[in-house]
Amino acid sequence: MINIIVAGPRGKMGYEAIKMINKEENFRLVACLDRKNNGKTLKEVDGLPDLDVPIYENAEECFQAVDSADVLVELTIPEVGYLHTKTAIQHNIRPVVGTTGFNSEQLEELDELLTSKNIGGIIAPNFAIGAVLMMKFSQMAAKYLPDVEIIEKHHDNKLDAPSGTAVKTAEMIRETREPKSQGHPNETETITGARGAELDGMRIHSLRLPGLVAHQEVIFGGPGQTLSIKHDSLNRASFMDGVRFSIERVFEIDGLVYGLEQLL
Ligand SMILES: NC(=O)C1=CN([C@@H]2O[C@H](COP(=O)(O)OP(=O)(O)OC[C@H]3O[C@@H](n4cnc5c(N)ncnc54)[C@H](O)[C@@H]3O)[C@@H](O)[C@H]2O)C=CC1
Ligand SMILES: O=C(O)C1=N[C@H](C(=O)O)C[C@H](O)C1
Repeated sequence: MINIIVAGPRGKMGYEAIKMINKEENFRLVACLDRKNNGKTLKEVDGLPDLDVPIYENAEECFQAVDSADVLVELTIPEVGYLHTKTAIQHNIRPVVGTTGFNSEQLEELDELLTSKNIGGIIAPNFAIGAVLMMKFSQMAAKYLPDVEIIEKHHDNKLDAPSGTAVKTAEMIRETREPKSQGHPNETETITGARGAELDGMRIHSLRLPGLVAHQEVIFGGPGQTLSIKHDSLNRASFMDGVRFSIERVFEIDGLVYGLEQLL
């Protein structure tokens, strides 16, 4: 039995994760970390599943009180998610993190902390298998077609831009692509930002619109041709196989795994 704490139970992902955990025979939800509702149980909060699971607002207090916890599933916002993750590791609780927007210093610090505690942790910029394949295929294509731009499209409640998936895609592409700057050497922006964000010469464009869920297209260009590699998450259920897989696999690794492509 794996005892799990979910951070962000009232969020779109947190809610979906609780439903998934509740259906699995070998998973047990033992607590939730929320921004409010301290001292209540899930069933006492409108809109949450009818479960007798305690809610805490303070991570330290939660991890001390619920000493049976094995895994933290972190699905909140960047700053809070980082603190939750760090505190969990300090309590020997393995983190499975979907929250995006951590910077490279934070990732390094979490890796060191995990290693010092001899436990594993997973940070997955995208839990959807199709998205992981889209990133992997893009990494392969970039070896042959180094001119590439990334367009990511998300719902308009998203806090971080570019998306964690777009950043990870560019980082993976960087490993196979010959460094080059793209576009005309004398190009100028008549409106700042017109050419998008830049990572190692690649451009990333972020769209935010109501109605969208999570979508990304990686477009490569070569003489007389383009190649598009595209993934769409149509709902949050698309991420749950990856969350389930990560909860099980996190016991088999040491230190930080950043990206599910390393485990598949
Ligand atoms: N890795 C992946 O595959 C995916 C990652 N995400 C990421 O997961 C995170 C959550 O996404 P959504 O559920 O769509 O967002 P959401 O906005 O629906 O939920 C975020 C939740 O965090 C909660 N929260 C804020 N501060 C908190 C605190 N101090 N303590 C506890 N909870 C707190 C909010 O109350 C809210 O319920 C985002 O960072 C998003 O980028 C989202 C979808 C897939
Ligand atoms: O906020 C979201 O919704 C998503 N966030 C992740 C990201 O930043 O890449 C994963 C997915 O795209 C959905």
